[in-house]
Amino acid sequence: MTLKAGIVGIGFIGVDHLKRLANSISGVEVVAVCDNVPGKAQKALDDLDLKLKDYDHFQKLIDDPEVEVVVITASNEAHADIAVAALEADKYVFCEKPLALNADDCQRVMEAEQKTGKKMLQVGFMRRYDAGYKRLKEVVDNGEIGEPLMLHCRHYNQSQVADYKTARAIYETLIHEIDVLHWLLDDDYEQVKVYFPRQSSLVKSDDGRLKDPQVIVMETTKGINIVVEVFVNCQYGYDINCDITGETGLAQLPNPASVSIRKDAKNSTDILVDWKERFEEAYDVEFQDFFDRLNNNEDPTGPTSWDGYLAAITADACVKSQVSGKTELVKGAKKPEFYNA
Ligand SMILES: NC(=O)C1=CN([C@@H]2O[C@H](COP(=O)(O)OP(=O)(O)OC[C@H]3O[C@@H](n4cnc5c(N)ncnc54)[C@H](O)[C@@H]3O)[C@@H](O)[C@H]2O)C=CC1
Ligand SMILES: O=C1[C@H](O)[C@H](O)[C@@H](O)[C@H](O)[C@H]1O
Repeated sequence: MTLKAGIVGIGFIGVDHLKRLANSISGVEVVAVCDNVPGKAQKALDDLDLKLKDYDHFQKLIDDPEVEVVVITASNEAHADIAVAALEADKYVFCEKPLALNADDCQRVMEAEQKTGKKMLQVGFMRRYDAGYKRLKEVVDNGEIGEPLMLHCRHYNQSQVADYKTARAIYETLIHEIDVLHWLLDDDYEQVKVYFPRQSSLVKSDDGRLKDPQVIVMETTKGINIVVEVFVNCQYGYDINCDITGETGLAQLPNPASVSIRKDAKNSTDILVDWKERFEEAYDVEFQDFFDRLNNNEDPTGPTSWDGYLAAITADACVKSQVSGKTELVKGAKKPEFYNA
């Protein structure tokens, strides 16, 4: 079988996923795109020599009877409305992270999905499909380093867009660690605290108010302490680290393979510069799994709307701590039975 998909939001990752779904993923055919900036989607289609329907509003794409699956790669603030509209039209949804920018909007999506009576939505937390994170989860699940006690992570970007804001470092960037570590440790977050160390003088932002770097300390229900450094203008590359200290050992996320060159009295390896390359395989695996299951009439088994909600309530607590400077509790609703199945 082949499912027909429409993609809403043809920006950085929208173009990347358009190429992916059009050329690499089996069981899906992209039939429509949409971007609310006039001409933007058509330019991408022209660049990729694709002849697809191009809608100027997401509702028109959703209303297209040919579209069976809606892929949301629009800006963060648009996700919830597009997801709710797609679910109300009984269309499957793949929504890039974050599901929404706050818990209330995640609740709206969950309510719309539950009304359909079946799991219709997967959130694009692709690190769960990354080979390195999957191996880390195996190490923890198999007790290879004893019980995990504390984690030290880094989420470094070489640079960010000029309109990037301090809160986005939580909702858009740290959100990856929030989701993947909740999954990896099979644990929930109790409380968080955000620290602002000495700020880089090299940070460029349009309002001059971006605080960078940040250090976020998260404590889990099992008592595990997680320290995540988020530095979105680190200058040297895109560097993702995850060290897990257990009772009997230390497990570390592997760096992407890179040939080391010994030359001129130096030994050097490459560091990637952005997320597209670093998680290319994980994006492919998450999408293939998603479409394989739908084509086999199975529920998607990736991150659910509930996972999106859990990430949002944790992010909300982090943003609150950015302002209060205090430790903030992670508070949320009871998990609907619908998401236990
Ligand atoms: N999973 C991952 O590793 C990554 C996920 N993302 C997520 O993907 C989303 C897009 O990120 P980028 O591509 O970097 O942003 P972007 O700003 O380059 O692209 C977003 C596009 O959506 C369009 N758009 C915004 N509102 C719309 C609406 N209501 N209807 C139709 N089009 C609309 C914009 O015109 C823009 O072209 C974000 O939610 C981001 O968090 C982004 C990068 C990596
Ligand atoms: O989702 C992403 C990317 O995966 C990067 O890790 C982040 O740094 C970026 O801000 C975000 O959009």
